[in-house]
Amino acid sequence: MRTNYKDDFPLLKNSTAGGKPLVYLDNAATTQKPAQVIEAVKEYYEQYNANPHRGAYPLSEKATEVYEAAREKAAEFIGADSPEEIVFTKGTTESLNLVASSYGLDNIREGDEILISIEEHHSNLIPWQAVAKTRNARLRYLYTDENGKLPLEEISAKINARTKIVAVTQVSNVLGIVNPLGEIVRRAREVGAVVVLDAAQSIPHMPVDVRALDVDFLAFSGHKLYAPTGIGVLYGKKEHLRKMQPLLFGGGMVDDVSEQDATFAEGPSKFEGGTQNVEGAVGLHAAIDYLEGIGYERIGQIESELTQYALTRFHSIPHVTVYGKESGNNRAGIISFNIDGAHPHDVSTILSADNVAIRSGHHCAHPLMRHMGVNATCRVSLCFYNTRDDIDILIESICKVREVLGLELK
Ligand SMILES: Cc1ncc(COP(=O)(O)O)c(CN[C@@H](CS)C(=O)O)c1O
Repeated sequence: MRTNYKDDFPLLKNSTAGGKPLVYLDNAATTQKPAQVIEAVKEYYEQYNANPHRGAYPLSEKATEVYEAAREKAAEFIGADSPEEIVFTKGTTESLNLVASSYGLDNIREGDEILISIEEHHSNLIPWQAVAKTRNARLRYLYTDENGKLPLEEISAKINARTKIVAVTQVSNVLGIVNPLGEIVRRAREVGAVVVLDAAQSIPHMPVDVRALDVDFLAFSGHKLYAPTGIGVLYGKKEHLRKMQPLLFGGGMVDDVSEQDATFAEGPSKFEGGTQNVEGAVGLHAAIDYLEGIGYERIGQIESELTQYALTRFHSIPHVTVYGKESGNNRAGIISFNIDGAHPHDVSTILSADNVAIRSGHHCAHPLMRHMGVNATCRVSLCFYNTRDDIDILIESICKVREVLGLELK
């Protein structure tokens, strides 16, 4: 059985610095792209680039065909009832802003409650702050416990008759822990609340089935899923999308336009004003094909084993704090840590001298940092193309940090 996928990724094959191979461990920020995706985009521009839905000539019809084929593929990938439930956006941020600005503003009234978690990325937090302020509604939080988990009692306590929207991440981009979505949805359904799921950090690592999850909306980004930047998906149940107002007005999203009014197209194109990112959609289609070729079972096996190996290695290093106590099989390969006496930015700079790429900072999760009692963390985020050698090089480099900073080692 294949254990090393780096050869599928040109950048990983060719990138060295000072004779050292790249150890890329910032996959939660963005993933590298397999040759299959790069070739698909290249072929699009070489053979059938045109503006989709606008030309009555073969090239435009082909561009339309591949754009809509990508929509069908995305629908199938997440188990949507139909491609009509798939809106292409720039990414998770745009998807979540669309839900908040359209569905949120239309359905939240004074005194209603919007419930999010303290783990939310700013793109699933600030839009809800804006809706709550505009509608004089209450924004409430589910707080993680000392282990970085959302306690079930916190979920049942915070979801009540006034809760109209529950918007949560399936996996935190800081802690990597998989949230108890089943319990959240069950409780939300009891009070008739709508569930918005941020799947940016879950869908690269685990199968997502919107019908099985029974969420009303789901958002993810192509670039975290081995596809190009600039393409993302908002899944929405048809009954919601049908009633929602578009955010961007322009070409391709209208039915009729008079001097003083406009009526809008049916289906997802209502939300896709302007010329769309066809190359991104083509790249997303190719990325999904690539992932399905490997299969989530194999991806999960590799990543769970590697995460557990990394956690074991981390726990052997003195002066290192790892945040989140879940083991490898209930967390995506995201590990946030700090080294006593070392600022995360210094740590990532020192690691980069060994050509090890990790992220340091607040990870667009200021409230979570405060809740954790830290200003910032270092973050390792691995995926199936990483290897044990990558982890060994990472740990060896981390073990040098305190010495480089002149801190005592014992
Ligand atoms: C849980 C979660 N939700 C939304 C987003 C936004 O995705 P965009 O593709 O940037 O729109 C992200 C992106 N997190 C990156 C960039 S801050 C990280 O390094 O963690 C995320 O992790």
